[in-house]
Amino acid sequence: MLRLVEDMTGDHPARPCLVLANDPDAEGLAKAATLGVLTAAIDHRAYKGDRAAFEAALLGRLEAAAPDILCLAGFMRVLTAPFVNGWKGRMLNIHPSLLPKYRGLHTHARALEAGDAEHGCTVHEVTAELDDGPILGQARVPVKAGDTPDDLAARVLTMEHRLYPAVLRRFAGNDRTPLLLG
Ligand SMILES: Nc1nc2c(c(=O)[nH]1)N[C@@H](CN(C=O)c1ccc(C(=O)N[C@@H](CCC(=O)O)C(=O)O)cc1)CN2
Ligand SMILES: NCC(=O)N[C@@H]1O[C@H](COP(=O)([O-])[O-])[C@@H](O)[C@H]1O
Repeated sequence: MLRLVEDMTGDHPARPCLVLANDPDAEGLAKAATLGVLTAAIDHRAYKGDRAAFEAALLGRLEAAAPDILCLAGFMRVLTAPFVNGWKGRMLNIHPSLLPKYRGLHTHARALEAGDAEHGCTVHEVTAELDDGPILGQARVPVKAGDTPDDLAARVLTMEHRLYPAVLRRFAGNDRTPLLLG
């Protein structure tokens, strides 16, 4: 997330208007504030599994900021179809695998368990179907002998921090040509 904020300067067609977290303790909130970006947090745990109520609170805060594009980064809640459909074509996510492989969670461990020679990350449009939207960019990294899930996550994260800003810069400029790195 911070790499997106840091990249939105100069001739970038977008500017950050709000960093909104579902965890009040998210480290990115304080760092985004030091970069001058408005921040807020709505703790999903306060809604005790009522996804519609949690998302209604998200929407209320988002309406005040009126963003053109939502960028999910480490947002670990599955969003309902009504919420997603309200942002159709305007919401992105970065997922730590080469989709369509390994939708969902624990992607690095799953790639290692499968014995994959390469792994990576994907930026995609968010749809109601989990990790299934149109792909806007991918970056590949090698899997190395002896890698642990944390080793692989760190190698992927380095590419995520390159891929997501580059894809957002294109997307905000109305260019949806898929970007391939690595
Ligand atoms: N409708 C959609 N919602 C979300 C999407 C999407 O494509 N469509 N992307 C995810 C991001 N994500 C993977 O990139 C992801 C996040 C969370 C989960 C998940 O299983 N969450 C559990 C809780 C897990 C936890 O709290 O640790 C849940 O919501 O019950 C899967 C994939 C964001 N949302
Ligand atoms: N399923 C969603 C998921 O696992 N998202 C992951 O959260 C991190 C956010 O990085 P950041 O805090 O540097 O933006 C990234 O590694 C991204 O793949």
